[in-house]
Amino acid sequence: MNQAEAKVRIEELRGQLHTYNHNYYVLSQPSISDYDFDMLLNELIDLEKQFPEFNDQNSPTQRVGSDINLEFNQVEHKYPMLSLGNTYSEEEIRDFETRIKKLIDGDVEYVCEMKYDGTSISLTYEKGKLVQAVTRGDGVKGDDVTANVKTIRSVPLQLSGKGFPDEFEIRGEILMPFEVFNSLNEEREEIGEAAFANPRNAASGTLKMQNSSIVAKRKLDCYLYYLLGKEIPTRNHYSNLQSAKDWGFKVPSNTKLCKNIEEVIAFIKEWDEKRDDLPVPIDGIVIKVNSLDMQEELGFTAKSPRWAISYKYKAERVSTKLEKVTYQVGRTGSITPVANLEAVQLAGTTVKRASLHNADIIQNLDLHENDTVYVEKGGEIIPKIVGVELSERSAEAKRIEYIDNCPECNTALVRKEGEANHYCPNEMGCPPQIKGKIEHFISRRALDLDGLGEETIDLLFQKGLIKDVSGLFRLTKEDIVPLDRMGDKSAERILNSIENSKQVPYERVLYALGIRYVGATVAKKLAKAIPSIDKLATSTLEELIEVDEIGGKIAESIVEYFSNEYHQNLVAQLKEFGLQLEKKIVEDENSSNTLEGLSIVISGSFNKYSRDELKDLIELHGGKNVGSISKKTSFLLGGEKVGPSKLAKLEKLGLEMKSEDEFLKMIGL
Ligand SMILES: NC(=O)c1ccc[n+]([C@@H]2O[C@H](COP(=O)([O-])OP(=O)(O)OC[C@H]3O[C@@H](n4cnc5c(N)ncnc54)[C@H](O)[C@@H]3O)[C@@H](O)[C@H]2O)c1
Ligand SMILES: [Zn+2]
Repeated sequence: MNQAEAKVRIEELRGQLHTYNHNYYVLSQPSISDYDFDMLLNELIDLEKQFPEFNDQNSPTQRVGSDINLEFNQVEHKYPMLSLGNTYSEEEIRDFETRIKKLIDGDVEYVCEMKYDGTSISLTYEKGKLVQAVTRGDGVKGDDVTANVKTIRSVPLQLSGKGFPDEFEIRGEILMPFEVFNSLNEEREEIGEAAFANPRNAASGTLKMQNSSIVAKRKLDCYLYYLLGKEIPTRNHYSNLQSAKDWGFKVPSNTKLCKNIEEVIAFIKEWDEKRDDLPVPIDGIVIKVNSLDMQEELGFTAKSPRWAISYKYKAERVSTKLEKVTYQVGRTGSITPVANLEAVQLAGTTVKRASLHNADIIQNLDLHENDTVYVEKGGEIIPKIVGVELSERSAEAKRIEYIDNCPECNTALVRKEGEANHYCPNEMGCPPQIKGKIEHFISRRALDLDGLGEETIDLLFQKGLIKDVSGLFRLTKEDIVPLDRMGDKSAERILNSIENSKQVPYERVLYALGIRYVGATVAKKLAKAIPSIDKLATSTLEELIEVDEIGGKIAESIVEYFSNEYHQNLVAQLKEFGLQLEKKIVEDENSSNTLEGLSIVISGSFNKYSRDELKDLIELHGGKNVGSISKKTSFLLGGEKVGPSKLAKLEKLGLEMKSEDEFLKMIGL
């Protein structure tokens, strides 16, 4: 490659890598695989080495990928937060040791740790209290996400034990355990939201949410792995970690102190076997020099410390043949493409199918008929296709074209702008949608009907006995008894439980309706804020957005649902059958109507009550808690660290802020 060609390629790579970084760190939506990203980055590193005349401080080789999000306040790091050098082989680990030995005399101890695959965080403690939590950001400054981090149970707000310095920082990784990830994605798919690609993206996406109470529900975890400060207990990384454990931090117990590089290599091998059993994702091992004095001597490059390196495990991957792509229709009409594969063994299970999620994924993979594909499986339930072996593609192979029509009812599919998934809009006539809605309606968290399973629903539907959920309430014993494997007893049980379902509280009925984006949690919020279906059906978009935790997307979906005549009819029928379509207000002795007519926004962190408790207090006294400041807001209930954008908006609208104490006085507490 000559100089001119190199210049073109370097610029091209830098541009691509910038975009990939943005998608990965800021949007939490990676657009290529990590492996392909690392290969492009390595190509750029090599070219910059060969052609140093094109060096640029802003090159992705010189800077950590930034996750800064301007919705948060940016805080400068006291000590920079850098990335880690990557290695993929034993040889590179030995090179790491050789580089160290050039600068350091004598024996070097190493600490081996899991390389947790989440998003990094720096926590500052003063006098034993958590005062700030900041993301890595661009390495120099990061986002202040203290309010969100405070919702993570494994992060101590107040330290225990003895001997912690007055002021110090501790760094670690925020993670989403596999179990939480799998059930979160199940729930998202159920209500028609796009699934997260992997636990890492789910963790980073969650940490950057504006609403801490949603963060709290996501059950993130936090493992700590580095202590910094002027007065930390010792000059050894390993023993500092042990102290941190005594103060109440979640410090992984599988961290190992190694006397030499042979022990390091043995540790790496040992964990290659055991890593599948961990509850959280890891993608390798981090090796750190134990002595802090040596760490200081070794120092940093622009992007990573010289005293640490990561060894990345190759994800377990196998190749197999793509047989065909089929398309599933969910109960909300959302289409999920599925790759049907020639059966292959992977991580102890037989894999025959892999989710392709949506049209973009198929396009990015540039999938062709009969392709040989690479499949990987982490702790996620569904294996994924990570690449295609181009050398095995025949010249005639046709590209996989996404379908234009519903595979079940042939209606033309639609895809809304900005959404990943295609939809079949034929809600009332598309069989899997109809059956899916009925199944959802009777599911455990909805009406919880006993004795009715998928197969019975299928039979009832095929025989034309039910066309939608209202049909359930018209069923008679004579309808059910003749069905396969049904008798008098089971028919009675079904009818009984249908009768009982008329007592199921409003919030669960609302969830049962299966309005897109209205999951169980949202339904609860809605029922609390707007306590009857008649009111909900006539609420405007603006009124809905005022409700805490209800964003534009959910509000739009609700308005759309009730503007449909078919749904209006359905709701009217359910009312006639006697279902609970209003919330029964529970009287409370301590309640009052002091705050009646007031819309109150809560922001910042508080001393006496948690945010959730304050919300309950507002409601208990007749007020309304709303999510964002508008003309209609009565006042802002502000704690410590109210965001500057909130304050500016408050001032612009000429609104008042009340402190926690002032608020409590208002309601006589
Ligand atoms: N697919 C994409 O589009 C895309 C885009 C950008 C980056 N990436 C991937 O991300 C990598 C770069 O990300 P990165 O800069 O965060 O580096 P990294 O993830 O390779 O390593 C650094 C990070 O490791 C984490 N870590 C986990 N356990 C640790 C421990 N015990 N001690 C210290 N740190 C620990 C820290 O958060 C630290 O910031 C790339 O190599 C690539 O694989 C992918
Ligand atoms: Zn259809």
